[in-house]
Amino acid sequence: MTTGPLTAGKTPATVITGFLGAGKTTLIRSLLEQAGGRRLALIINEFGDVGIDGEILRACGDPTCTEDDVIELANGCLCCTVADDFVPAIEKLLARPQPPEHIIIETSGLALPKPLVQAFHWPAIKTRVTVDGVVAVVDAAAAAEGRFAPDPAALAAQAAEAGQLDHETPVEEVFEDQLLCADLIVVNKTDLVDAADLAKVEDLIRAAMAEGGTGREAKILRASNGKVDPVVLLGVSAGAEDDLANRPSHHDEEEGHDHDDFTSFVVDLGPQPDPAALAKTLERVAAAHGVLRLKGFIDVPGKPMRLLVQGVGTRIQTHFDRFWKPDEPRRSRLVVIGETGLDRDAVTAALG
Ligand SMILES: Nc1nc2c(ncn2[C@@H]2O[C@H](COP(=O)(O)OP(=O)(O)OP(=O)(O)O)[C@@H](O)[C@H]2O)c(=O)[nH]1
Repeated sequence: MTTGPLTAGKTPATVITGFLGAGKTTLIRSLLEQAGGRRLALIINEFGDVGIDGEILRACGDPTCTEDDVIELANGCLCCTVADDFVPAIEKLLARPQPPEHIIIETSGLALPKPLVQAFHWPAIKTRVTVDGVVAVVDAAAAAEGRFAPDPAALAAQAAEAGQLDHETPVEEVFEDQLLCADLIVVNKTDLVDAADLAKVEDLIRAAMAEGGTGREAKILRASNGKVDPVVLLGVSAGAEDDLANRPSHHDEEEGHDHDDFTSFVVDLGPQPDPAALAKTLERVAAAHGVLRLKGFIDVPGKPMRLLVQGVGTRIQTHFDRFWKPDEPRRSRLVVIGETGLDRDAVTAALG
């Protein structure tokens, strides 16, 4: 993998962004499987105070990925906790006897990547790490369903008129901020869409980037289950921290930002004897309440393994991911994420 003159000698870091459930963790897992002995370290940030992604990655059983290689920064937004959490985490990785050759940072699905890229100007890390590239993962199925923009044709028409889009939803804003900061866009879940929908999604991405005023062509890769060539993904050499002017954000005028648009909570469910019935209930509750994301582990009595539950919108997937450890409580807990106003009591009652 090459390094440009500005980035020579620095440890490359890749920021993986993308809306809730797009497939960031899945893509990272695929990268780990293809690491080929390259020492990768992961920093994982999640919205909500129970870390699930770190757990999923640790359960992958890949010998190149040890406990120490995964640092979880749960409960908060990486870009807002730079001094307290993020910079020390990077310093800790660099101080290891065998420092990583490449650092992968998974942002939460609701994070705005630009403030995180800005953080690479902090004196403690500026001379030692560079942002090799920002990768935005897009859920092709969700995008084709219109979750992130009303309609590509309408968006393109507004882009032609040049000017800010009015009346955007918080979801649309986050989605666009992530695209506008990206060097590479991975259109994931191509297995769930047909050719026409895939073309529609790529048009939507190009229109959003043009409207946002990046002045850059979107480099788009297609993937299913996050399978992309690691040489392409980790060899961008963008030096993104020195290219912030080309990465416009809806929040450029703000001093920091808040996350009042979204909310998250944890529901304790108790043992669940029937995974199929549970999946049906989750689908119904997600549809009824507009839940954006559900994830967690479930205790199925009589089963030695824990059930991983993943919900993205109303699409629910479950599988047994690993054996319960002898010293861990068999608990059934789900993290629920939605827009502010999501009725916590009603969702909890419906699931309880
Ligand atoms: N059909 C299909 N499912 C996928 C694909 N990639 C990921 N998934 C599923 O989508 C769900 C969410 O994937 P994750 O990798 O956890 O998504 P994420 O972006 O890390 O999620 P957050 O961290 O919560 O934002 C899981 O159930 C995955 O198995 C894909 O290409 N096709």
